[in-house]
Amino acid sequence: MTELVKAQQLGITFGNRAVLKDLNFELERGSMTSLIGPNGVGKTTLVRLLIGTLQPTVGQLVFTPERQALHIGYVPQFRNLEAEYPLSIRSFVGLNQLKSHLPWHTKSEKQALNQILAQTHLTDLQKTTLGNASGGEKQKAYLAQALISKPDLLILDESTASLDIETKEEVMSLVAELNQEQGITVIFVTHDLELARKYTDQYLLLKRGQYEMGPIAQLDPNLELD
Ligand SMILES: Nc1ncnc2c1ncn2[C@@H]1O[C@H](COP(=O)(O)OP(=O)(O)OP(=O)(O)O)[C@@H](O)[C@H]1O
Repeated sequence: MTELVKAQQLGITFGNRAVLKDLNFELERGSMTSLIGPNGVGKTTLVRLLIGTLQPTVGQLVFTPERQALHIGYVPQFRNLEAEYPLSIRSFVGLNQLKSHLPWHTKSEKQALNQILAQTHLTDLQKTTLGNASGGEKQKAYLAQALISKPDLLILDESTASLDIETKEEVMSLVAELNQEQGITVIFVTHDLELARKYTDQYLLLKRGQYEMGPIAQLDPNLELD
């Protein structure tokens, strides 16, 4: 396997507070990593560094190929959108597909959209408005939207938090399927160690001023995050 990203002496300081310090790790293409750690330790900060919306104070992230050539998909935490949200699941999933100069989808865009709706098991629900969809359906729609850009790296940022157990499992099974079938590299930011153990193959545990990485089977069974 080849590496997708390597952190070298990565650190970031806000004011005089070092949030991440001397972080060194590699993520292989096709790996599924749980990013875990107590509240406020810097998980979101690391995600923002990976996406490129924050710059490190020291060290660097080296992407292969370079970040500009990579597609990064992002699935946010579940938010219960208001019932009035007017877009259908299909339109929502296809939102970022539209070229700015063309207000309609091209034939190949439609085909890609159909394929992703099928992959995420949303074909039969595509006409439902997002506001009327269940929590799991909404999260699958966010996942499908992130998949439209054919991401090399998919970041699930607490995406299963506040879903019921059955729905968490459904979303994670789908992600595992995409990882297996398409080799998408996955980072799963979570406080749910049970899901992390079940669906990911390694962990990156941030502790204050330190970190630990390893195969998920070696994660301390007595670990408590908060
Ligand atoms: N832009 C910023 N400016 C100043 N401080 C920041 C900024 N972004 C994050 N922080 C601080 O950095 C620390 C880490 O925040 P971060 O959101 O990355 O933690 P987290 O591990 O994702 O927490 P949680 O599990 O609660 O989401 C926090 O103390 C936060 O207040």
